[in-house]
Amino acid sequence: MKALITGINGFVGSHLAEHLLEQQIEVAGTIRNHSTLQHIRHLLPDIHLYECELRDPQAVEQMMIEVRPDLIYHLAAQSFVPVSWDSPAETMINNILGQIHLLEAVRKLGLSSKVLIACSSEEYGQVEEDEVPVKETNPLRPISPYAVSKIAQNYLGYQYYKTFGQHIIRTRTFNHTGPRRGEQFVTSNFAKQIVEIEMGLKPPVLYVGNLDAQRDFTDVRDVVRAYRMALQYCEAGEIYNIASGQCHEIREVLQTLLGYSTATITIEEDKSRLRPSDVKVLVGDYSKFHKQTGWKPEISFEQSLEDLLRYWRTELA
Ligand SMILES: C[C@H]1O[C@H](OP(=O)(O)OP(=O)(O)OC[C@H]2O[C@@H](n3cnc4c(=O)[nH]c(N)nc43)[C@H](O)[C@@H]2O)[C@@H](O)[C@@H](O)C1=O
Repeated sequence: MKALITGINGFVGSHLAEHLLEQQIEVAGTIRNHSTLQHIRHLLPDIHLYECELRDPQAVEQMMIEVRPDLIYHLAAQSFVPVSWDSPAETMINNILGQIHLLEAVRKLGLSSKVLIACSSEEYGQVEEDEVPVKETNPLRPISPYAVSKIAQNYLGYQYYKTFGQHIIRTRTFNHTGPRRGEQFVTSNFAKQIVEIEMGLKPPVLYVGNLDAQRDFTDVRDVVRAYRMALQYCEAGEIYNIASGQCHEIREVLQTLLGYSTATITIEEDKSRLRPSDVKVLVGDYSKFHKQTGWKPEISFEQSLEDLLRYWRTELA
């Protein structure tokens, strides 16, 4: 069994590669030109790496001719919501075109690969109070260009399933965190700032954005287990929420992380971290996925944040 992970060097990609290798699945992955290999350096002897720009249809087709994967985990994307306001067109082109080229290559080569499309809870956008925890059937009311790009990825997946019968499964993953989380995302950003303060690398002021937002966090190691199970057990053409079902204010993320540190820290709002519009509350109902696969999260919110702090303490040592 051979798997292809697009964006294998990313946060989720690196954890998924580790998990699939543990399951004795052969792993290939794409990276972009000049990508950092930091998260996958330890895996290099065991994986096949392809430098492939997903925006380039010929490059994608050539890579697919070489790999001919049984399983495709399409993770590569511009995934930071604020960047999607600074560069909406880039976000659309990157997230939508890459997927079109991938699915077109599957079609042209006549492959029967099972494909997982990593969609996002951001698609739900403006969720009403009486709609939580949200089910897959909830209306989509996107309030960021990133959310719109993920809705396009989602419906392209649906369309290729319907039109060409491709074995496509879409997962709507809620926020996830854990070791190696990119430093721009809230959990990792706060954790890194705390460690920098502990180490005397910056003054004892921790900058924050909107602490009122509420999110549902799953540990990345639970998420990659869910992705593996999705292609093993889920039905083509369907969409599934992957979530913990628990809601935390961002203020609570901050307090939990601070609770693991003895440093004295002042909190300050940094206006540049506030967004033109921010989803107020996202908490997911993952019962459809649980019913299909038996999956449930195993790593607690607290454990995940503690592991993330430990990661930064090691990285910055
Ligand atoms: C499911 C979804 O999950 C992620 O998107 P996100 O929810 O935007 O993640 P985040 O960690 O950037 O923000 C979470 C919340 O935290 C608030 N917040 C406060 N203070 C800071 C702060 O200082 N930095 C950041 N980044 N956020 C802050 C911020 O305003 C927002 O309300 C991506 O994986 C995305 O790819 C995805 O699909």
